[in-house]
Amino acid sequence: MTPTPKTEAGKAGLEAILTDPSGTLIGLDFDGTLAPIVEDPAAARAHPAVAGTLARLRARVGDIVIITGRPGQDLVGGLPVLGHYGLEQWADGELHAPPEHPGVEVARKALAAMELPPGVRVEDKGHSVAVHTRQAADPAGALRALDGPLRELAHANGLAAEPGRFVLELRPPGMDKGVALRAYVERTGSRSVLYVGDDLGDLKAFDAVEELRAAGIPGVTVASSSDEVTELAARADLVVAGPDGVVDLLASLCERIASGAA
Ligand SMILES: O=P(O)(O)OC[C@H]1O[C@H](O[C@H]2O[C@H](CO)[C@@H](O)[C@H](O)[C@H]2O)[C@H](O)[C@@H](O)[C@@H]1O
Repeated sequence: MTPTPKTEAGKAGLEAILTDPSGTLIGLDFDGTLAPIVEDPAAARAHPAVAGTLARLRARVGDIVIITGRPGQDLVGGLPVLGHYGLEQWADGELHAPPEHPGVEVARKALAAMELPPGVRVEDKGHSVAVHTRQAADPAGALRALDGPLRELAHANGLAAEPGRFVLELRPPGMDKGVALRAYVERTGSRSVLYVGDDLGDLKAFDAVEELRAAGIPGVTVASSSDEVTELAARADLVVAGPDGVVDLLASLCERIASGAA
C-alpha cells in the first residue's frame, strides 16, 4: 500500500501522479536512498530490488532520473544520471560535463600533503574531492575537527564546501540538485514530480519541488530517513525507512499506477 503523505501539498502531488503518471518525473538520490550506506564509498551498491522496481516503474511514468553527488558516468539500471549534483548533465543521449575547476587540483594536492586523522579517507571524484570520516574512530568528532580547515581550503580556491553524511566535499560552486531537478523538469515538460533523498544536498531538490508546486506543478518530497540526518524527514511530505522503504514505496507506486487507482 502506498503511504499517505502527511501534508496537503504532498497528497495533491501524489494524486496528480496517480492521475497522470505519464507526465511524472521521478527524481532519485543514490547513496542512502537507492543504496544502503556502507563504510567504504567504493563498496556501495544499489539495493537488490532497485533495478527490477525501477524497470517496472520506468514503463509507467514519464521519466526517471538519478541526481547524485557521485560522478555521473555510471548508469543505474540504464537510467539517466545527473552526476556531481547536476554538474554533469545528461542530454540527447550523452553526458556533458564542464572542464575541471582549477581549484580542485589545488585542493587535491593540499589534501595529499595534510596529515589526516586515522580512518579519514579522501575520495577523488575528478570534479571534486570528498573527505570521509565514517571510518575514523570518532566520525563526528573527526568531521568537526576538519570542518574549519576544509572550508578554508574550499574558500581559498573558489570551491563550495558540501556537507553530507560523515563527509565534507570540496566541489565547484554554482550547481546543486535543485537547479538540476528544475532544469530536468523543464526539459522533459513534466507535469508532476516526486523526489526522494536522504542527505543535506537533497534539501535543494526539496526546495525545487516546493518552488515547482508554487508554479503549478504538483509534487511530493520523500525522505529516506536515517538517524544521521534528520532535516529531510522534518521537511518531507512523506518519510520512508531508508532504501528498504524507498523500494517499497516505488513498488507500491508502480502497482497503484498499474491498477489505474487515482
Ligand atoms: O547524492 P548521493 O548519491 O547521496 O551521494 C552523496 C555522497 O554519497 C557517498 O557518500 C556517502 O555514502 C557512502 C557509501 O555508503 C558512505 O560511506 C559515506 O559516509 C556517505 O557520505 C559518496 O561517497 C560521495 O561521493 C557522495 O557525494
